[in-house]
Parts: sequence; structure tokens; C-alpha cells
Amino acid sequence: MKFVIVGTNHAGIAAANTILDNYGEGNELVMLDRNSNLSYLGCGTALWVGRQIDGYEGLFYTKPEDFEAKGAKISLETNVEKVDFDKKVVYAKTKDGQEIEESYDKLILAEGSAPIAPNLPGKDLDGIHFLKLFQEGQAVDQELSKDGVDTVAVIGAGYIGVEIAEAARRRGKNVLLFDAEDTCLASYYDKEFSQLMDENLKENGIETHYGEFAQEYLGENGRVTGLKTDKGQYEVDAVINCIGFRPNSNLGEDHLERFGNGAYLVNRGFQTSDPDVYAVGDCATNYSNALQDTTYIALASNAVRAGIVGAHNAAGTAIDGAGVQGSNGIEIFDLKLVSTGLSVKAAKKADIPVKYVDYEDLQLPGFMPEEKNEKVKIRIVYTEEGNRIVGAQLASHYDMHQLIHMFSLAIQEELTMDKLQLLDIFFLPHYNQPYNYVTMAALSADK
Ligand SMILES: Cc1cc2nc3c(=O)[nH]c(=O)nc-3n(C[C@H](O)[C@H](O)[C@H](O)COP(=O)(O)OP(=O)(O)OC[C@H]3O[C@@H](n4cnc5c(N)ncnc54)[C@H](O)[C@@H]3O)c2cc1C
Ligand SMILES: NC(=O)C1=CN([C@@H]2O[C@H](COP(=O)(O)OP(=O)(O)OC[C@H]3O[C@@H](n4cnc5c(N)ncnc54)[C@H](O)[C@@H]3O)[C@@H](O)[C@H]2O)C=CC1
Repeated sequence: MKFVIVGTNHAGIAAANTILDNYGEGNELVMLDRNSNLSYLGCGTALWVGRQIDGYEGLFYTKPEDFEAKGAKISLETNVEKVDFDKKVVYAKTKDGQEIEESYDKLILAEGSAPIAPNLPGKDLDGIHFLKLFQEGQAVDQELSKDGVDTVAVIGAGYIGVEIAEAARRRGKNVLLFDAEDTCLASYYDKEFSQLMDENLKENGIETHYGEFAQEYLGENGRVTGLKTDKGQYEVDAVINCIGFRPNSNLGEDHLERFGNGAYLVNRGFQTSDPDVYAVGDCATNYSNALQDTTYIALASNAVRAGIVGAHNAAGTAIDGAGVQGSNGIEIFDLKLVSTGLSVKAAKKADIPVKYVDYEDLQLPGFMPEEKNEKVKIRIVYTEEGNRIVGAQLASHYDMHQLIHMFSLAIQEELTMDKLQLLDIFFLPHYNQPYNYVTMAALSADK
């Protein structure tokens, strides 16, 4: 059997390793990617640009030779231009213009996603950036090193925007952070949580502008000098756009069924509407256990799992993915926020009637040293009918992030609130309280 994988970043890499490690013998694998590098962990961009880590070198976790050593044929700087789904042939062109044709038995599309580019006047000015690829991270890093770049506008206060705003601030810049919503991180947290991050950003010197839409990039001599929004005009020396991702799904757009946002629509085994074509990672949908329906969530964690499951299915081992909760986390100037599943706001948007319970307490007993102890805020979201757990959010300066995985499992396994009430949660003063906030929240929940 011959497999072709288009896109060799996180999803494509996971698919390739699954095929090579489990079905390598007697099978053929071709990997194609238009980029000059693979396996870049974008999550490290802000850490590197903000000088919280020494450099970018450690942000790559594999190289082409690793796949060649296992028998794959891998070609970077090779753009796949067309797929003939009837003849089962992929057409690509290398950087130096060489045309490549690869037939396949099973095709795995792992084309990923691209940053959404707002079509605003002035969009071609110098000093306007996006953040996805390693090369784009490098461009932002170089921009922040230029003389005269003192004030930076970040458009979009989602995950990338908030992280790069922190990085630019750590580099000593004046940072203006814009979002159309009335808080940061609006698609991940309810207001009671995102506002904690808003305060944290302001306390650390970031100027936040919410409920504001960018309308125009202003410039002089080909270089950006300002940003005009529906509420004002600001002098800035550089702009970083972070208003979300759009799935790359050009190759199959006329042949494969797609989701509302253009992502390839796949089943639980990541098979598309063409039985010989699989789609994994940011270019494809996923199954949400909270919604109990199809969803689109662009995360490296999802991409890796999708790559593994999709590859097994493509190779003939029928397995269903476990679905996703969209579990995520962020740490900015020491404040940690983690969430999984649906916020109250997201549940409302999805027309799922929910209740929620909030609880706030110190992580450790009061007798523990003050400098080790922090308040933790928790919200658990559950369905009005049946009390099924569908979401959780936590915020603290204490590192409580591992707890969110328990809620992720609870959502996946469709657990109800009563299962949490008397769950055996150990007590040790070094870690928690005898009446810990999970038990207390569950006990006090309206059921
Ligand atoms: C700044 C930043 C921070 C992030 N932080 C996190 C984080 O902390 N946690 C997390 O889980 N996620 C994070 N993400 C999201 C994560 O990076 C993506 O979800 C992940 O990259 C998706 O992997 P993928 O392999 O599906 O797609 P991509 O990474 O988009 O890779 C797709 C690949 O396909 C190639 N390709 C596309 N079309 C073609 C074609 N026609 N021909 C040849 N090659 C093609 C591209 O060159 C690319 O290499 C972050 C993203 C960014 C940008
Ligand atoms: N820690 C993590 O898990 C991280 C995950 N990622 C993932 O990468 C993907 C892309 O991240 P982001 O680009 O930050 O997308 P995002 O969806 O997280 O945030 C985009 C933000 O831009 C705002 N916005 C949209 N259009 C706008 C406009 N015209 N004007 C002003 N604001 C506008 C939205 O309200 C939203 O808050 C996401 O799926 C994200 O989850 C990225 C970084 C870190």
C-alpha cells in the first residue's frame, strides 16, 4: 500500500510516525510539505520572542532524516498544487520548479491552518505581521529589535495575541492590545475568569482596548505608523495580527465535504467523504464530547491525536478517536488560566441549557506559609438536564493546571456532577485542603 501525506507538521508527523512504526514493512510512504522546516512548536514563539527561553533551536522536535531513516520519502519546499481524486494522484512542484506526481492508495491531508488576514486598507505596509510559521516568529523577533519600534499594536486578544503582547512587553515595548470582544480570551473563558487576565495584563503595563474593531492600518513611506479603529486612532510602530486561524482546505474543496468554516468534515476515524482520503489536524473537524457533535478546534494537542488515529484507520485498523474537549491553558506574568469543554457563554451559543457552580478558596490550608499559598477560582459547568459535566475553568497564581485533565476525562466519559461530590481526593497540606475546592464546589452545586 502507498500512503501520501500532505503537510508534515504536527498532524502529518504523528500520522507518518504511526504508519512507519506500525505498518512500515511492505508499505510506501511519501511526505510532502511546502515549508523549509518541520515540527516547529509555535507555542514557544512568545517564550522565545519574550526572552523567557534562550532561543528557538529547541522548538523543533524532529527532522527529515528521522523519517528517511525509517524508510519514508520526504520532500520539503514542495507545494502540492492539485490532487486528482479519481486517478488518485497528487501533483506537486518543488522550489526549483521540478514537477512531482505521486500516486496513492491512501491520502492523508494534514494541510493545517493559516492566520486570518483582515482585508483592511494599508495591509501591505511594512511592519505588519502574522504569527504562525517559524519564519513569521523570526520576523516579529527582528521587528522588536529594530530601533524606533517602541509601540506595538496587537490585534486579537485570543491565545496568540495575549501571549505575544506579554512577550513584547517583556521586551520593553509599549503594547496596545485590541479585541472586538469586551474581554481577552473571550472564546475560552467566562467573563469572571477572563477579567482576571485583563487586570493582570493592565497591572503589567499592557494597554487593553476591548470592543474595538481595527479599520485601517495607517502608514508613511510604505511603513505602518498607526492603527485606526472604530473608536480611535493610535500611533504605533508595528502591528501583530492574531485574529484566529482558517483551515487550509484548498486541495479538496471541490471534492470533499466541508464544515461551516471550510475544514474537511471527517468521521471519528478522520476519514473524509472520500473513503481513500483522511484529514487530520487544523485542516479538519473533530468530535466534541461536550457538544456531542462536530466541532473545529485548532490545537497542536488535537492535531497529534488526530494524526495517530487517522493513520491507523488509513492503514486498515479501524479505531475511533476519543473526541476532544478543547482543553487549553495559558500562563501570563505568572497568572495561570486553564479550561476544558464549554464555558457558560459557549454553551449558550450552542443552545445547550447549562447551570454552573463557582467556588474560590486557598489551595493549601491556612497554616501553610503564605508565600506558598494562593487563591484558586473554579467554575464547573453542567447541563440543566441530567447534570452532565460539560466544562470547567480554573484561575490562580498557584500551579493547579493538572487538575483540568480530570475534568477533561469527566467530560469525555459523560460523568455527572454527583460523581464528583464524594470523589476520593487525597489530602496533604503540601498540596491541598481536606475540604478542597473541587469537593466543595460539587457539594454546593445546584442539582
Ligand atoms: C503562536 C502559536 C502558538 C500556539 N500555541 C499552542 C499551544 O500552546 N498549544 C496547542 O495545542 N496549540 C498551539 N498552537 C496551535 C498549533 O500550532 C496548531 O494547532 C498546530 O500547528 C496544528 O498542526 P497541523 O499539523 O494540523 O497544522 P500546521 O501546523 O498548520 O501544519 C500544516 C503543514 O502543512 C503544510 N501545507 C499546507 N498546505 C500544503 C500544500 N498545499 N502543499 C504542501 N504542504 C502544505 C504547511 O506548510 C505546514 O507545514 C499555537 C499556534 C501558534 C501559531
Ligand atoms: N495555549 C494555547 O493552547 C494556544 C493555542 N493557540 C491556538 O491557535 C489558534 C489561533 O489562535 P488566535 O489567533 O489567538 O485565535 P483565537 O481564536 O484564540 O483569538 C482570536 C481573537 O481575535 C479576536 N478578533 C477576531 N476578529 C477580530 C477583529 N476583526 N478585530 C479585533 N479582534 C478580533 C477574537 O475576538 C478573538 O478573541 C487557536 O485555535 C488557539 O487555541 C494559540 C496559542 C496558544
